[in-house]
Amino acid sequence: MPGLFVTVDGPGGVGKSTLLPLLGAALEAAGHSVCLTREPSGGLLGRTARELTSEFHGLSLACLVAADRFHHLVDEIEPALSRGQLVLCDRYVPSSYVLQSLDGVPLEYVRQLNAPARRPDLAIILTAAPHLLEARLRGRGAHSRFEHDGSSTPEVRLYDELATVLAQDGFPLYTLDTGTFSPQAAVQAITCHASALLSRQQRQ
Ligand SMILES: Nc1ncnc2c1ncn2[C@@H]1O[C@H](COP(=O)(O)OP(=O)(O)O)[C@@H](O)[C@H]1O
Ligand SMILES: Cc1cn([C@H]2C[C@H](O)[C@@H](COP(=O)(O)OP(=O)(O)O)O2)c(=O)[nH]c1=O
Repeated sequence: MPGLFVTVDGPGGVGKSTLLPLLGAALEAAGHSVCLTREPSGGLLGRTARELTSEFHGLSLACLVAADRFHHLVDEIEPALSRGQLVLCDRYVPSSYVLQSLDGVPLEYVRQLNAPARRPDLAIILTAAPHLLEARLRGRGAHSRFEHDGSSTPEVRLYDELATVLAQDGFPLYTLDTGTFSPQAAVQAITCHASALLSRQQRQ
């Protein structure tokens, strides 16, 4: 039996970095072997993308994060899934649909570029009201040029608008509003939603 591939995307400040370690720990405590990872990855291409997002724009960033993704799949994600692990990935293809669109890359190009990327068993999209995200980002500080312009509205709107396209492209979406859930309550809601998937993995 292959493992399970669960991805978490959403706008800056929505709580991905906060939630993932908590979700990973809860799943480990429930007996799953969890491989916690993120994109851009810790590999050479991923580190370049993360550190130099201000240098790379449009098509070059789209191709850089996609190249990192294909290497990440072969190098880390697929081997972990073959070992039967539950891979929990902070950002994946949905982030590319949104961020590369915000960066002026035509959506059709981003879809084609990412078409060969493995589809997750569950694609969690975190969302929250833009004013809440803006307040959180003011408190935490921006991590990239995508978070610097002060308005979260375009990013939140794009995740919303692209949900239908993502579902058509094979992403089984589950959307959760972190404006109304504490990180602990979000972990509970996700594990409850994914219980059928998770018990499939535990039977291995
Ligand atoms: N569910 C939540 N409710 C309230 N605040 C949260 C929640 N999740 C995260 N935060 C806070 O919001 C800020 C941004 O969260 P972070 O995890 O860094 O977001 P992301 O990784 O999605 O950019 C942090 O200060 C964090 O403490
Ligand atoms: C995964 C992904 C990341 N990125 C970029 C956006 C960010 O500038 C950068 C790092 O992602 P981000 O998760 O925002 O960084 P942090 O973990 O520090 O909060 O990578 C894309 O442009 N497209 C993608 O598909």
